[in-house]
Amino acid sequence: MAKNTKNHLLSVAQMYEADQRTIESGISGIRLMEAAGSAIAREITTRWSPRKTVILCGPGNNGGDGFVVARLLHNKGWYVRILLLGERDNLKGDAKTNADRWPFETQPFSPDGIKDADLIVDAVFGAGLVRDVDGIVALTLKAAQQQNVPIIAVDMPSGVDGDSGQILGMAIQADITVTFCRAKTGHYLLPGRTLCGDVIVADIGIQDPIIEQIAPENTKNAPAHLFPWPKTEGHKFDRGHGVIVGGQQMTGATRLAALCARRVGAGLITIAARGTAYMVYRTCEPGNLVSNDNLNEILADPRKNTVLIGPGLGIGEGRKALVKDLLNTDKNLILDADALTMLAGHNWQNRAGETLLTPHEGEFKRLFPDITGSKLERARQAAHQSKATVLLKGPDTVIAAPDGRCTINTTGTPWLATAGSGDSLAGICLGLICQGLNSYDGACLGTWLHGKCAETGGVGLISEDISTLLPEVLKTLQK
Ligand SMILES: NC(=O)C1=CN([C@@H]2O[C@H](COP(=O)(O)OP(=O)(O)OC[C@H]3O[C@@H](n4cnc5c(N)ncnc54)[C@H](OP(=O)(O)O)[C@@H]3O)[C@@H](O)[C@H]2O)[C@@H](O)CC1
Ligand SMILES: [K+]
Repeated sequence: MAKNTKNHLLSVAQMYEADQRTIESGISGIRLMEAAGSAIAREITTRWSPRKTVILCGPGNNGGDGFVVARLLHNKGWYVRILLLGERDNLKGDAKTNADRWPFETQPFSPDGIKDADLIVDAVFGAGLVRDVDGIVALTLKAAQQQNVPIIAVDMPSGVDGDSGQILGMAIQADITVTFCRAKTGHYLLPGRTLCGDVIVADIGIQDPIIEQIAPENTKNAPAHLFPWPKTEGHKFDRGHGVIVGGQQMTGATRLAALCARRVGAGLITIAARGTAYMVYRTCEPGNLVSNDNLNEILADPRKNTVLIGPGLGIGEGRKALVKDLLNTDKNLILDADALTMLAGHNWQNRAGETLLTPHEGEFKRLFPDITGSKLERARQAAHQSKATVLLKGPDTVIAAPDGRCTINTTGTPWLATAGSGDSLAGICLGLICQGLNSYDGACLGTWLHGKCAETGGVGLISEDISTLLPEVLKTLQK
């Protein structure tokens, strides 16, 4: 049966491979370019009425797409001018063919060339961006930006690296970006995600089996089908028993995590509490189980399959030893916040249970100081090194599995940058993993749900809202 590959994200190299395999299968490059240009022209004409349009064409096939757009808009009666980077005579292949089909003059890149534009098409660089944007290109792109008119980027906003989403030199801010076949990782990693505006993925005739053969390791997540719906014949012990090592001072973190774990369906949540915090937990949410037994005794029950440690935990030698002891158990583990900080320099080994690490950037740097690269690559390397699933938090959260798979999460709002938000996310993951999801699926679904709660809550969201919003979000997943 054909796999659904729609949520796969391609690297730039994989996109070239898909193009190449398609051309070898008998669909010519010129046909692909015509389909690409047609898709862009269609997106423009469905949004805007005819207006003075300037198309910035680069020296490669991205520019070739620009020539197709120019011809198609001109045929519909639009006033179109082309600014071309480099000499027209130097164009090659499909770009040259389409330049030859444009019967009018082109003008060189210059800021003045933008002046009367009411709409701008950025067809300067796409997949072939290889070095910093500077000189006359940077000046012309800046002028385009200052013109304050809609900007439509072809494939990528020029200056954005298609793999990492990073800016090379400078980049243009687009209103919409039309890309082809599948989105690339750079469309969803910051700052690329912001610079793209709305991302539209157009079908240009590359068949799904080609994407299946390439087997991309990256996805944007749409994991709703993974949700572990309670079974009619089930009872609470079928729905997992999670344990949270309760913080002694910052008890709120544990309580938020417990609420979220229960909201996503965990059958039971036990808070392991010590000292005066024990009474705090006892007198709060009545649905939590609270125990001040020794943690080993609590975990002796094999039904308690998943442990979250870190939220509100604090730092200290005793606590560090506790975290290390837990790593030696066969329980599924979610390590967050202070638990991660105390594992700096840890010698990671394979474990019997699932392991999920949920660092933000600061914790990540402490844990993996030698790992560099794009956010995606850093998360992937960390997962490989730690043999754990790594959920690298941020507005473009990346989840990486030790086997090389990665997901870029696309849900959420800036309101999630608030105290307790990470504790809630850890709790959601705990609730899902204790119900039997593996750590990668639990982390992908958990992050997605967490973001959806923020989108549903809208402005003014605080972390206490997240657990209350979960039922509304879960309802949207029901068939
Ligand atoms: N393949 C297909 O079938 C299809 C491909 N399609 C389209 O093709 C696009 C990829 O085309 P591409 O490979 O020609 O790369 P592209 O983005 O045009 O740039 C290469 C040129 O830019 C130059 N250059 C780079 N960086 C620079 C800088 N900073 N400053 C200055 N110059 C710089 C670079 O120069 P060079 O390094 O060679 O000196 C080279 O001349 C893809 O994004 C999509 O839009 C669609 O039509 C669908 C079918
Ligand atoms: K572009």
